[in-house]
Amino acid sequence: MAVRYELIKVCKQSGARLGRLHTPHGTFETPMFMPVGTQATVKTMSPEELKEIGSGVILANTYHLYLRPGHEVVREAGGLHRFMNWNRGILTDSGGFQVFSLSTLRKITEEGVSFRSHISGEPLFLSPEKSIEVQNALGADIIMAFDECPPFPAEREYVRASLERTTRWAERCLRAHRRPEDQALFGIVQGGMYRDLREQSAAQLVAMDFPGYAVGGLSVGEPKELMYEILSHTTPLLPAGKPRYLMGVGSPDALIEGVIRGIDMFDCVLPTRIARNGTTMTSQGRLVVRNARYARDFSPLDPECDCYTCRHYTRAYIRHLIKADETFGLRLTTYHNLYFLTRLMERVREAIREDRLLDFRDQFFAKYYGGDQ
Ligand SMILES: CO[C@@H]1O[C@H](CNc2nc3cc4c(=O)[nH]c(N)nc4cc3[nH]2)[C@@H](O)[C@H]1O
Ligand SMILES: [Zn+2]
Repeated sequence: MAVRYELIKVCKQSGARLGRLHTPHGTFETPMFMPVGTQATVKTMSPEELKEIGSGVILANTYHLYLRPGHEVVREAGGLHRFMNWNRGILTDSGGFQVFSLSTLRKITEEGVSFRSHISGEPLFLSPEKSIEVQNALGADIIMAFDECPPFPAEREYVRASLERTTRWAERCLRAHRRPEDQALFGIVQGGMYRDLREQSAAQLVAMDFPGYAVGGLSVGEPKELMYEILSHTTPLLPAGKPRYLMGVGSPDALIEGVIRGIDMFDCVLPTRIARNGTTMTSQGRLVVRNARYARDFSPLDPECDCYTCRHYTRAYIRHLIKADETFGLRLTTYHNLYFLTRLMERVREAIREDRLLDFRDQFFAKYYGGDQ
C-alpha cells in the first residue's frame, strides 16, 4: 500500500485527530503543514534547510511542471525526488485548480480543459488521463484526482453539474493510474458551499475507496466562518481510517480550526508568499519587518523563536535586506515563517496528545491576534 494513515488518538476536548502518515519516503506525524514547492522548489529554501525546519511532505504542481520543464524531463531524471534532491514526501496537485487560476482562454468540457499556457501562450489540454500520466511521470508519493474547483460564489446548479463531472473524472483517474502500489491517488470532495452537494460528492468518492481524501473547493475567497461550517459538515462524511487533506489552507487560525474539524494535512502558499514581501508570522502576531519602525530594532523577529533566522539576525538587518531587495532577506523571512508554522503544528499535536486543543487555540489566538505589531 503506497500510503497508510494510522490514527493514534482523538483529542477528548476537541475531537481533533493525532495520526501518522506512512509513505514510501518516510512516516510523518499529523496534523501536518506542507510547504508549497510549485515548480519543484520551495522558493528560496534548500532541501537541507527544509529538513532543518522539520518539513516532511512538500507540494509540487502538475500544471507548472507539465508546462516547464515538461514531465518527460522529470521522468528521465528519475522522478521528482531525484530531480530536486528531496528524499522525504512529495504531493502533487492535479493541475485543474491552476488552469483556472493561472491560464487564459480556458474551455471546460466532459473530456477535459483546454487552455493557453500562461508562459508561452501555446494551446494546451489537460484531462483526467493526461493529469494522471503527468503525475505518474513526476512520481510523487501522493497524487490528486483531476477535478474542477468551482469559483466562489457559484450557482447551485453549476456546482451540482460540476461535482458530478468531477466524480466521473475521478473514475477516469482511477482507471488511468499506472502506479497505485507506490503513488497514492486521493479523491477531492467538491460541492461548493452546499451541504447536500458536499454529501453527494463525498458519498460518490467514498464509494470508490480512495486511499485518502482532500476537501477541495474551499479557500477560494469565501468567508472563513463559511469555510469552517462546510468543513464541519464534510469531514465526518470521510472515512476515519484515511487521511483528510484541506487544500490551500495555511493561516494560523484556519490551520487550528481545520484540525479541530478533523483535518490531518494542509498546504498553503501564504507563509512563503508573504515572506517574500517582508511579512512574518511571530508569536505576538504578524510583523511587517519592512516597516520603518524596525530600522533600529536589533532584536530577533520573534524573541520566542529558536530558528536559524531568529538566533542570528535582527529585525533591522532583515529590514535592510528586504528594502535593498537582497535575496538573502527573503530567505531569512521564508525560513522563519515555515519554521513558525511547522512549530505551530508540533504544538497542536502536543495539545491533542494532552486533550487540550481548545484551550491551546484560545491561548494562541489571544497572543497572536491580540497583539498584531
Ligand atoms: C488563500 O490562498 C490563495 O488561494 C489559493 C489557496 N486555495 C486553494 N483552494 C484550493 C482548492 C483546490 C481544489 O478544489 N482542487 C484542487 N485540485 N486544488 C485546489 C487547490 C486550492 N488552493 C492559493 O493559490 C492562494 O492564491
Ligand atoms: Zn524564527
